[in-house]
Amino acid sequence: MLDDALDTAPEEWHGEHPIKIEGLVNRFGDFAVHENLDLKVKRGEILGVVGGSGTGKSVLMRSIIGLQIPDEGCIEVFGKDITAAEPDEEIGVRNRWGVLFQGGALFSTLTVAENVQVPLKQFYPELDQQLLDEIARYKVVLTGLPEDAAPKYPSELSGGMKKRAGLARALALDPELLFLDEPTAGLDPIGAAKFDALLRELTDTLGLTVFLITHDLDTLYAICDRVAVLADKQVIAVGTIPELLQTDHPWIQEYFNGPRSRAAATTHEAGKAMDKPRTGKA
Ligand SMILES: Nc1ncnc2c1ncn2[C@@H]1O[C@H](COP(=O)(O)OP(=O)(O)OP(=O)(O)O)[C@@H](O)[C@H]1O
Repeated sequence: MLDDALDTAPEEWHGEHPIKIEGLVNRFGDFAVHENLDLKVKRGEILGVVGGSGTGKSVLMRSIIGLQIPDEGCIEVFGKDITAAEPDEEIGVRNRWGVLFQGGALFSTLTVAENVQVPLKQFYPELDQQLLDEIARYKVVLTGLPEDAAPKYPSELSGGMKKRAGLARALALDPELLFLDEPTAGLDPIGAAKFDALLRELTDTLGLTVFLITHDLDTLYAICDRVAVLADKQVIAVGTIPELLQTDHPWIQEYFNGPRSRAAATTHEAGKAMDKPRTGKA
C-alpha cells in the first residue's frame, strides 16, 4: 500500500530555484503590502526572511502556499505557476511542502500522532491505520521527541515539544520544501538553539529547502544560508549576512549593526570556536 502511494509521489525537483516570485502585488483594500516584489529561493538553502512588523512576511508565505491570492505577479513553485490555480485545485505541488505556522497550530483535540496523520490522510487516504501509526511514530522521533509523546495531547507538551510536534506534522509528507513562521518565538534561548540545530540537521540530511520567517537574530547567524529582507513593500536585499552588511539601507544597517545583532554575531563566533551546535553557513 505504501508502494502504491510512493508510485504516485512526484519526482524530486532538480531545478535551481524551487520558489520563484516575480512582480508580486498584494493589496488589502487600498493598502498595498507588496508591490512588484521579486524573490528566488535556492534549492537546499535555509532562507531567513526578516523585516519589521507588518512588512508582509506572513502574507508572502501565505501567497507562496496558495492561501492568499495575489493581486498581480507570478509565483512558481517547482516550476508551476501556483497563482494560475484555484486554492483547492490539485496542482501536484501541495503535497510537496510542509508548513509550521506561527504558534505551532496543532489541533488541540488530536494527539501528536493524530496531528501528524492529518496531512497523510488528506493526501494518501488509502494508507491503513497501522502504517499511519508507524509513519507518525517515525516523524515524532525524527524531530527529537520521545516516542511516548505520540499519544499525548498538545496541552500535555512543553512549548518546545509543541514546536517539534508541529515540525513532525510539517514533515509528514516527506516534503522537499518547508515553510516556518517564527518557529523559535516563545522558546527560551536553550530551547531555541536546540530547535535551530535540529532544523539545520534535518535540512542537510533530508535535502530540504527552507523558507524561515524569523525575528530571532541568533537563528539568522546560526543556521541561515541567506537572508531576505522585506521593507518598502519589496524584498530589498537577499544575501549572506556579510553581504547584507555591505548594503547601506538604513533598516538593514540598524538591524544588523544594532547591539542585539552584534551580540548574536559574537555568540555565533564563540559557538563556532567551541564547535557548538549554533554554527551555520551564513
Ligand atoms: N487578511 C488580512 N486582511 C487585511 N489586512 C491584512 C490581512 N492579513 C494581513 N494584513 C495586513 O498586511 C500587513 C502584513 O501582515 P503580515 O502578517 O504579513 O506581517 P508580518 O511581516 O508577518 O508581521 P509580524 O512580523 O508582526 O508577524 C499588515 O499590515 C496586516 O495588518
